[in-house]
Amino acid sequence: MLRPRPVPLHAFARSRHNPARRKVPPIGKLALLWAEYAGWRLVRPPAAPAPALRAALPPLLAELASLEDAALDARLAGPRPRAEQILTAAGARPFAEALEVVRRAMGFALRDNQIDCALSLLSGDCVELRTGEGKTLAAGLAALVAARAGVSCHVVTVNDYLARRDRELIAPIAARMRLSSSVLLQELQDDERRAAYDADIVYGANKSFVFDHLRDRREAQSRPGSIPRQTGQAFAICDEADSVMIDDATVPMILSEIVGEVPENDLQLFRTLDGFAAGLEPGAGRVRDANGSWRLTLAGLRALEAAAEHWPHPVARTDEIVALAEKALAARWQFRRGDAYVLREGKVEMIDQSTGRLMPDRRWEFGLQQMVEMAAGAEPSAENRTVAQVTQQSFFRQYRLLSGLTGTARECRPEFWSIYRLPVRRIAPHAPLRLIDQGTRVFPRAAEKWRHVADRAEAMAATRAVLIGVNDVTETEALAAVFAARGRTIAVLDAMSEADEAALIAEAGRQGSITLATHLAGRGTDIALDPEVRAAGGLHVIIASAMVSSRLERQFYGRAGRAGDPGSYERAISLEDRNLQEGAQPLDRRLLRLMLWLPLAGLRPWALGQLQAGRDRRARRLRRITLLREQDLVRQVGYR
Ligand SMILES: Nc1ncnc2c1ncn2[C@@H]1O[C@H](COP(=O)(O)OP(=O)(O)OP(=O)(O)O)[C@@H](O)[C@H]1O
Repeated sequence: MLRPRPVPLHAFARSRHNPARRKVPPIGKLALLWAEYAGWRLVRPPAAPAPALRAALPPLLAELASLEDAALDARLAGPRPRAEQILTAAGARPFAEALEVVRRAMGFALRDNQIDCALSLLSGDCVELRTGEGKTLAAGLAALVAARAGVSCHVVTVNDYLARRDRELIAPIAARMRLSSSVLLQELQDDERRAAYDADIVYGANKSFVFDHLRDRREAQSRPGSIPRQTGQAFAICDEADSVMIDDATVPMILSEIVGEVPENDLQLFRTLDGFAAGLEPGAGRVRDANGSWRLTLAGLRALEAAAEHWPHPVARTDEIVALAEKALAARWQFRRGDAYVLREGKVEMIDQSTGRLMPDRRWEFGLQQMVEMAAGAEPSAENRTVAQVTQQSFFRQYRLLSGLTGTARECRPEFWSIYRLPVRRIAPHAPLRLIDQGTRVFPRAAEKWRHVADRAEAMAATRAVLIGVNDVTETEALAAVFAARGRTIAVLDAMSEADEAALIAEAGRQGSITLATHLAGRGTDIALDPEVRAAGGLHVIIASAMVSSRLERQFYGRAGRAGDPGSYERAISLEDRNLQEGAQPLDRRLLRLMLWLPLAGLRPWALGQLQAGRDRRARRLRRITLLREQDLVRQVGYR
């Protein structure tokens, strides 16, 4: 049974102004490659969206500003605009009313570039607006305007902390406009989730939306007639769009169910394979492929063949054994504790690779999960099987109208266009950037680098606040140990510190504070600075480990120099950094060694950029393959 949709989608979809009529792109290898090429070259039509609406705004805003609160409320209680009017001159009045409500709630008016941003979102664009320019309110404004016209809106972000924070900001404004808002948090029960989806504006992390969609699909198959959680997919605004729609799109989202205990035979086999994988030498028995996954070499395959002859238990087909052996390699050598998972109360808990947060109810596929547990020294858990799966790409392509916003979109232009038909529109910041790049230092050994980072952080924290960015929990632990040895307490923001995240961020702008964060935990955070920190030069960011892409770096140092504040950043990397060691091509490694000796310090960021660009290209290929594979599956078995 379908739940009634609170959205007059037919009206929206028929509108002449509705960009949702833009065709969803076809999926096929050539089509994707061609569209990626077109995406690189794509220059968004220079005209700003909805010129008639913009022109009508100033007198309307002046008139509304002079109204008493009660008179404004009376206007808000009046008839609602129709969906097809949103971007026309007739939409100017409701747009101006939303702006006025925001102004009265926040105590400041939204800037022109935020208005541009909201209009672009309503036009179905992907907006690039520099970090700290106030995208949260711009997205909120677009959602309010759409919801007032009866188009329910999903505001998607990367984690529960940001979803809750953004919803708290918008909730009173929405309430005054007689609109309901909700937030989907991981801990909500099914009934609460259904209620949340009934709201006009729903905030949530991308995983929440995708997994609810999978659960609905699963239930529609297993219990026909069950009531779905999601009411429909009308309009989505993806905040941190590159993280949600690109970085997270490398692997499909999989919903699995527990089937029962793992048979003893299988367990024995997993144990044997784990032992086998543990004994393989890198380079000899196993090598990394272009995607960074471990594969058996010819010598490794021979060793597997020879070993299998002596195994006491029945062995499955050769190709299955090879696939399982490579899973064992991944479990032993690829998924590391602190990076891919943590061990809590004897249980393996996965770390979400895109948000850096723990996912206690998520598991790897059968075999891999148990071998990771064995490699981590935990008890192997029960057997699970995949019941539904979807890629992020297919999920978001289902929205009638999709838009995105982020501080870092330009590198992803080809994919935003080829997969989602989202043109990237760059909107200029309102104030010049006052962020100073203090250069890049390269160290041969990690230990030297950590010492340098701790020295710099302590020196800078004397007058300012310092934020240090690393990649994963292993690195936060390594650096925290250096500070602990010096008797210095620092705040740590990573997968393990979710509970007190808001409190840690509130302290991070104080003079003398040093905050250490994984780049994922730091994403989207807005650190309020004490006046004396601002006067002394603002927040100082140290990127203390090579990050996989220049986008992640920009996001991270974007915590400083926000909205015209002063700030500075520097990089300290070591040749032992995991991101430089793993997944780097031989040529890249040579370039790295060269980097250390280069007399021109200015060339170091360039060399690092080359390395990151190579990784980006490989990741893009992987995402294309993921999507094409899913299409093949749909074609072959009609299942999605
Ligand atoms: N028009 C405005 N006038 C003054 N301050 C504003 C305005 N709009 C937003 N702000 C403030 O600017 C700060 C940064 O806003 P916000 O976190 O939304 O930035 P952002 O662009 O989303 O950053 P990021 O890309 O890092 O997520 C907030 O403290 C917010 O209250």
